[in-house]
Amino acid sequence: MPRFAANLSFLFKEYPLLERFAEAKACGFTAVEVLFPYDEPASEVAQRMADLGLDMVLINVPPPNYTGGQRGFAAVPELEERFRRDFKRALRYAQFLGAQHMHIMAGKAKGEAAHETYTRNLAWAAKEAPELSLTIEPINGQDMPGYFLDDFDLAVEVLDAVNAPNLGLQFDAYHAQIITGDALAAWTRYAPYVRHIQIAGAPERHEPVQGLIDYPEFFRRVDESGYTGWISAEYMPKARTKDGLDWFNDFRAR
Ligand SMILES: O=C(O)C(=O)[C@H](O)CO
Ligand SMILES: [Mg+2]
Repeated sequence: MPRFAANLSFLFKEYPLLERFAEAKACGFTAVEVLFPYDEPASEVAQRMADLGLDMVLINVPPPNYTGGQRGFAAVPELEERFRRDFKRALRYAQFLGAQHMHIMAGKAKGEAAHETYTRNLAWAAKEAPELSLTIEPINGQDMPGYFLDDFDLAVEVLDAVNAPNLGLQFDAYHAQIITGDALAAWTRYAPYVRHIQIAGAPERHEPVQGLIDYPEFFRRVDESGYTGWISAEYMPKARTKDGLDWFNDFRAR
């Protein structure tokens, strides 16, 4: 049976971030992820989560966020100092919030130098945070033009090259569908590398009940694979978040 978490950077956006924790809990979620929690004092976020008994599944590197700015620096040549500084700050947040995973964003870059920089930075990060699970996530080039990690084979090549026990794949089924044309086949192929899953309908990125991905079958295959991690709902609700949670309530009722 899948375990679902709420991505509070996408869901419950009808409320300010700090109020989204209680809304998620009231709807039945016991775990959340926040891509960029850095605008709020970590102590405030930690307190809310403790009060509500919520687990933090994941945060992203880098802080503070990418509103109008960069999508990370891990693959950007000559910004290694910046990457390391951001990583250390994000790590302090992750430790304070008890985050299970930290997603390292690659940034906009291409070519051999970017590839080498990315591999080197990831190897450094994996050593810097041996207790934490680190992820990389292929993101489709339509949503993020120029983003370095826009392909699953590339991700796997990099993971094999770094070969660190605490670094793995973040499988976003929505991106997998857009990148490969078949999210289920991509799951079958890349599952051994996966340590975190995100979901949304494709191609519109709304609730995971419509569109091109057969989610009941996807969840069946994920269960069958023995995956026991979280599956985070990272979609743009069509209307109020609460009104689009039938997919989640159906699962809870089983
Ligand atoms: O965009 C996504 O799918 C993500 O999960 C990232 O964290 C970046 O926004
Ligand atoms: Mg994602």
